[in-house]
Amino acid sequence: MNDRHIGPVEVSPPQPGRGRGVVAREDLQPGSLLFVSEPVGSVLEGQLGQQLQPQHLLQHWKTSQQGLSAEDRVKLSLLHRPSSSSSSSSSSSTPPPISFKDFSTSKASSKAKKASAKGFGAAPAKQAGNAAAAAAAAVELTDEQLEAVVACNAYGDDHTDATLTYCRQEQQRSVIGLFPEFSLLNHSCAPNTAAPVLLRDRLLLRTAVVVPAGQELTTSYLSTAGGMPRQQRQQLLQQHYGFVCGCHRCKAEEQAAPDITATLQAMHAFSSSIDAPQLLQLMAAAGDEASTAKLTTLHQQAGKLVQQLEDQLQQHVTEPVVAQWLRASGYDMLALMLRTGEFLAGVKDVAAAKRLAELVRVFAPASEPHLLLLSDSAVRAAEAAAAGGPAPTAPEDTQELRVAQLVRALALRYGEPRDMDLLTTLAGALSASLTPHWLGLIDLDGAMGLQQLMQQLAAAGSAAAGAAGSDGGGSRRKVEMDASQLGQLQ
Ligand SMILES: C[S@@+](CC[C@H](N)C(=O)[O-])C[C@H]1O[C@@H](n2cnc3c(N)ncnc32)[C@H](O)[C@@H]1O
Repeated sequence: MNDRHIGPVEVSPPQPGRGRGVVAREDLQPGSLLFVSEPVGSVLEGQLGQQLQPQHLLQHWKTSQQGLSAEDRVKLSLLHRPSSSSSSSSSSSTPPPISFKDFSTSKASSKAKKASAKGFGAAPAKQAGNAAAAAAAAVELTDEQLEAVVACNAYGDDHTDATLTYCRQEQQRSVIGLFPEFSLLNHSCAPNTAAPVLLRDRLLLRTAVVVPAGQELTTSYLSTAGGMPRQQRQQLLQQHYGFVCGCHRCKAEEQAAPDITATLQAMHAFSSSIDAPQLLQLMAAAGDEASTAKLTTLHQQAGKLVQQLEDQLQQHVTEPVVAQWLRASGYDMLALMLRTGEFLAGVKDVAAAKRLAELVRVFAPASEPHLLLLSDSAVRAAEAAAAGGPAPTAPEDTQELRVAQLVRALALRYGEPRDMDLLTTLAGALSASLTPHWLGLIDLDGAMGLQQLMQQLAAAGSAAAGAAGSDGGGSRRKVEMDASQLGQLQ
């Protein structure tokens, strides 16, 4: 597989209070590959579901055989920002300007050598005798600085991509690593890049929407917490990354009518009072009256708050995109309402998964939950049609469009496929590799629906792929390198 690759992006000059960021060098269509990033040192893998922390990665680097090379240390030093280091530093919080070229191994290596030639810095005792380490000492971070860099920049996931691991016939694992290009992206609660994908130990990032030249590319640091209200998101970002988010979703939420804020807070308090395992336990015990009564109460109360939010949105919010951002901040409650409703009624709500998918798309576009929910929605619709259910009334609820949306999200995540066979393989792997997800609310068990979905995907052919490319505007874009990488999955 190709090593490091830098696409049509560059590092922006540092701004006070925000530091550096990544910007588009040209107009970008959805699904454009921004870069393939190589990890500093190596990535650490753990058991599926394990919550690997930055300190585990540091420990791994210290104890693993290859450790950190001189070049790795140069790269890490470039990510160091004065404000995140020791309190003794009185320098401004604005980090120095850098470019992606600085992270190429040859550039880092020559920087390490130059530093060595100038005789800067003695090698730390623990690395004495190693010329490269001596060279790196010129840019050596203190332990405290190194910890700050890793805490702020490491990227981890408690499960590797289900579809890719399934296609590769590997076991899903947890993983943590530090990918320098990715770590230069600033945060937004409504990011314009797709959730990153780890393929072996490379991280791939793509755009999720049209991004004009010069616009900053953003990712979400919040994972599932992106579906929480602004107050909770701000607390987490402040606590873990030390900044106050001023993204467009946060601004819109800050300016929202007080009753909307109050409803979102009430929704958050209510949905946090029951977690996914507790909900599943209640459902498992549904035969008993107390559990059914509890589920009914949960459903009714959730329904009331969801309706209250809808009424308030209708009253105060005119822009559909703003309404969607605000709904996304009550994601957990909507999921709770839909799931309990389906369970109590004993029927699947065909539109429910799609509504959830549209909200996940706000804060984690082309993430696995997003794909799973889109897939779930298409499977449910196929099942309903097979059972002779009513035809969809709204044009956006046709199965053709559901499939097109799934194809689009697959293309954002895995790259535009060259042929439908590959797409069908990916979609099949997605469905076949389903395990209960962190949302705890996704359940794809309709084998018949799944089969139909596969057939539809294959039949949709270029029509569906065309719809995938045009959703979000603009023409389709070929990324040959992506296609060849994906080809290796087969
Ligand atoms: C992973 S780094 C991103 C790159 C960083 N800006 C730099 O110059 O190295 C995370 C840090 O960037 C800054 N940052 C990220 N997103 C931000 C945002 N939306 N607003 C302000 N600062 C942000 C914060 O200081 C945060 O701790």
